[in-house]
Formats: sequence, C-alpha cells, structure tokens
Amino acid sequence: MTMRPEPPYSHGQAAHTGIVWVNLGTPDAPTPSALRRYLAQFLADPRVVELPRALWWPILHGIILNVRPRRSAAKYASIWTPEGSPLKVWTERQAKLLQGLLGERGHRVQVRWAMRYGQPSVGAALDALKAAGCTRILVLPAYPQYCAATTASAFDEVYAWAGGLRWVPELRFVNQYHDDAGYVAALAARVQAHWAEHGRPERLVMSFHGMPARTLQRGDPYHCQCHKTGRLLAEALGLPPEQALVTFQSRFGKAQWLQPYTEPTLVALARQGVRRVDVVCPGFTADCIETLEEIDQEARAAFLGAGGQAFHYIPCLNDDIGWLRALADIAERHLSGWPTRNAHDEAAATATRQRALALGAQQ
Ligand SMILES: C=CC1=C(C)c2cc3[nH]c(cc4nc(cc5[nH]c(cc1n2)c(C)c5CCC(=O)O)C(CCC(=O)O)=C4C)c(C)c3C=C
Ligand SMILES: [Fe+2]
Ligand SMILES: [Fe+2]
Repeated sequence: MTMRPEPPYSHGQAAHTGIVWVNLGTPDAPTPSALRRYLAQFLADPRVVELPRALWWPILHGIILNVRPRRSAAKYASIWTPEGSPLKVWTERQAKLLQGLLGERGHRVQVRWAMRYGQPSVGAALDALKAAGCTRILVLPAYPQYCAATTASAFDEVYAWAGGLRWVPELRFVNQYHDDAGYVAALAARVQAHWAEHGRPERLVMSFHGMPARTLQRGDPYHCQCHKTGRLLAEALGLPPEQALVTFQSRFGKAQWLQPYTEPTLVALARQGVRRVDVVCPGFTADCIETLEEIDQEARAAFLGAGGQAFHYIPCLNDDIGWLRALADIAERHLSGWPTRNAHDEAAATATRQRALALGAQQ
C-alpha cells in the first residue's frame, strides 16, 4: 500500500476535533456536461446500482449517460439559484450553523461539509480537517434514515481516505437519526407552522426517496426507518394513520422499487376526490432537485391534472433553527467522551482553581 505524504501532528499538541457533514452531491452547473460528470460518478457506485458491472456498464455508458444528462440538466436549470445548486447552498449553510451552535455551547470543533459525489469531496474535507490538526473526526451524514446506498457509501469514502494515511485520526460514524426526538419535533413544528398559516389538508403525504424493493428483502433497514419516521411525525401532529401516508419517489430504471410510489398515489387520491394534499419530504434534510422539481413541480402538476384542487409542498428542514439545534444535540451525543472544550481554557480554569485553593489555605 502506498501512503500519501501527510502533515505530521506535533507531539503534545492539544487534540482537535472535527466534524464532516456529508451530503449526497450535486452537479457543478445545470449543464449536460456537468451532469454527465456527476452522474458518471454517482451511478458507477456499486452501493447505488447493485448490478454486476458486466451488465450495468454497457447500459450506463451506452444509454444512460447519453440520454439523462440533457434531460436532468433542464430540470436542474429550473431550480438553480444565483449561489448554485440548492443542495449545495443548504448543506454549506447547515455546516456553518452547526459549527456556530456547537461553539455557543463551548465546544471547539471544526465543521466541514462534503459531497459524496462531486465537490468538495469527502477526501478533500477530511484532508482539510487533518491539516488543521484534527486527531478526532465525527462523520455525520445528512441522511436521517440509514441506507446502504447513501450512509454506507459515504462511510466507504472515509475508509478509502483513511486507508491512505499513516497516522489515522480517531473516527466515529453517525449511523442514523430517523427516530431522534429533536429531528421529529423540528419536522412537526415545520408542518404545524405551515398549517397555522394555510389550514390543514385532507391528507399529509410523507414522501421519501425510493430504493429498489430487493434491498428491503436483503436486509437494508431503510424502508423500516422511513416508516418509523412517518409514524412518529404523524403522532407528533396528532394525525390518524388514514390521513398520513408514507410514499416513495424518484424511481429509477425498470425494477420494482419500494411502494407505494409518490406520484401514482397522489393521482389516485385526486381521483378519489381528495381536494387538498400537503407533501413533506422528511428524508431530505435539504431541498434539492428531488423535492423542488420532482415534488413541487412534477407531482404538483400530476395531482392538479388528476382533479385535485390544492397542493402544498412543505419545504425541507434546510436552515430551520430547531432542526439545527437537534442536529447539534445529535453531534454532541456522538462527541461525548471526546474533550472538545478548549484545552487552554481548561488549563487556565485549573490554574485559577489552584490559585484560589492556595489563597484559601494561606488564610
Ligand atoms: C439507482 C439510482 C438511485 C438510487 C438507488 C438513489 C438513492 C438515493 N438517493 C438519495 C438522495 C438524493 N438523490 C438525488 C438525486 C438523484 N438520485 C438518483 C438516483 C438514485 N438515487 C439520480 C440519478 C439523481 C440525480 C438527479 C436525476 O438525474 O434525476 C438527490 C438530489 C441531488 C441534487 O443535486 O439536488 C438526493 C438528495 C437517497 C436518500 C437515496 C436512498 C435512500
Ligand atoms: Fe437519489
Ligand atoms: Fe428524481
């Protein structure tokens, strides 16, 4: 194994703690060439498409990467902001706020954000933390529900980075927080705030990103964790089960994915005479193409086109302060036992205490 040159930690240096907040990734620009680059990396990940390479490669390189970049670029163009991709903008802002909130609580931690696909890469963020002297790093994925395609894939990148190092920092991984009380309360508060302004719908649809159905049969806990989040959110809102539905969106390819599918469910509700639905996407901690385009544009058009009267999309948690406090709590719990308080402050406090004791002893 070859190891990369790395800046040495100085012996005796105070330990520093870092957090890497990892999200999925997004193209650099809403253009076919940027989409091609992004999708080529994303869809080549064997955690995302679990097909034998001999079967998948000709489909990916022969068909998908020739057709999808142009179509996806047009969709990205419809949600792009002056600051860039919404997913990038929110992820960066969340990292800054998390750092600020932890700082307010007296923790000295450096928070960096990273993307599993695209930039800034997980390796680059970890390099920056190591270069800043972090000897302890907490890996915090932006996915509340564990899924091999997302959570484990982010961890793979961390292991690959560590595999090239001589002096590996202490590493901790946050696996999931789908049933975290603070996360669920922040979601519920977001929905309640929407209802306080716009009244209640006849149905609340909680739409999660889909996965191939066989991943559930093979033991991935994702489907169960989505349902638990959905049940806890419905309970927090006081909704009876028949008014709160868990659905799965973003089906890709011809295989069967987790059901019920979001858009056909919305169309069926409209046809049954349901006039108003509200849709929330609790599995996405930041708005992105899957929520802003697929739900707020496409699913809205499908529901209204099938006879529905009103469609409300409730935005993701994004920079909601209640959510970021919950995230800081999650981080804090996982940092426990790591001395994140300023070592110099602690030394100064000890010296002050000792001086006070010495003075007391003299009197
Ligand atoms: C085989 C394909 C895919 C699997 C499996 C998959 C799982 C999965 N994805 C997310 C979260 C996000 N996905 C996003 C975009 C996106 N997803 C796929 C395909 C699969 N996802 C594609 C091809 C794309 C790109 C857009 C497109 O061309 O349709 C995003 C948004 C990225 C953005 O830039 O805004 C997120 C977030 C989860 C949580 C998940 C499994 C649980
Ligand atoms: Fe996806
Ligand atoms: Fe999609």
